[in-house]
Amino acid sequence: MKYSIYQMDIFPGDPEKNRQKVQEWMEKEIEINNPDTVVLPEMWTTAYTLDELDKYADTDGEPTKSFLKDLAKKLNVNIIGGSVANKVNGKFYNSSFVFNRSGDLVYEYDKVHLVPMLNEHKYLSGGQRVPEVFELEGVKMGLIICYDLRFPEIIRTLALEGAQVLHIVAEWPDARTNHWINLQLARAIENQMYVISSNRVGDYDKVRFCGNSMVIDPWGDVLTQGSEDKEETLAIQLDLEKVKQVRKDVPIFTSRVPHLYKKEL
Ligand SMILES: O=C(O)CCC(=O)C(=O)O
Repeated sequence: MKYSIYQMDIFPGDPEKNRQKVQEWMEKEIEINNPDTVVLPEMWTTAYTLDELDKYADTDGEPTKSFLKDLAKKLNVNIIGGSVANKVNGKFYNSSFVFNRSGDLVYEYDKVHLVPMLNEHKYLSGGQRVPEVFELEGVKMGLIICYDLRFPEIIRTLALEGAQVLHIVAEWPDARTNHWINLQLARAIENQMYVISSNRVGDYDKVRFCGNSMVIDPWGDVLTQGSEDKEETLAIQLDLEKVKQVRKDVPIFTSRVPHLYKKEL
């Protein structure tokens, strides 16, 4: 499966301009690298304009859902749609949508873990369902949003349910770049899965975001990595046989002794 990952800068509070930018990037990317799947970052329509979400957020996933669905069909590409601010029944969520190349919505997820350091609790509601496995092109995969990366239990659950690829969509600040990089490596190694991330670059409201979007293989080798401050595209082809091989060489999933593990940690 061929991927193109967009490490983008985001116009704050200008969803129309960001949609135009994403559409132009995708059209160009199809011509240049012809990916099967593209990946966008977190909150890519608005950036972290949390105190103005009433003006800029989607309502019930629109217009983002229609926008991504049309692009997926028109360009014949699977879209891991980053995430967007989304108003549902009067509450704001940080929501992610995945479309396959036929334009079907195959997965949606609301970020479960809200970030105290960004005051997210003041503005957003946390999703009430942990991430679940979905499929694209017959491959089982998962998706988490930014701070979720710090909660290994939800990612382990995805791996136990058969996920071979984990996508992380993010706006991770550069104050904690070492956590961003090392936690991704840890998740890839401990779950023996591909980790694919799209993190924004640029800054907003005195916070600088750290880029370093990554593709890490199930052995923990970094296949490609973005810079810390430039917009760019990571284009890569995955070899899914590698997941099987690593799980055979170091068979952690058969070495587990779950009956000894506490259920509630
Ligand atoms: O966990 C962190 O350090 C950053 C998390 C974050 O920025 C986010 O979830 O948007």
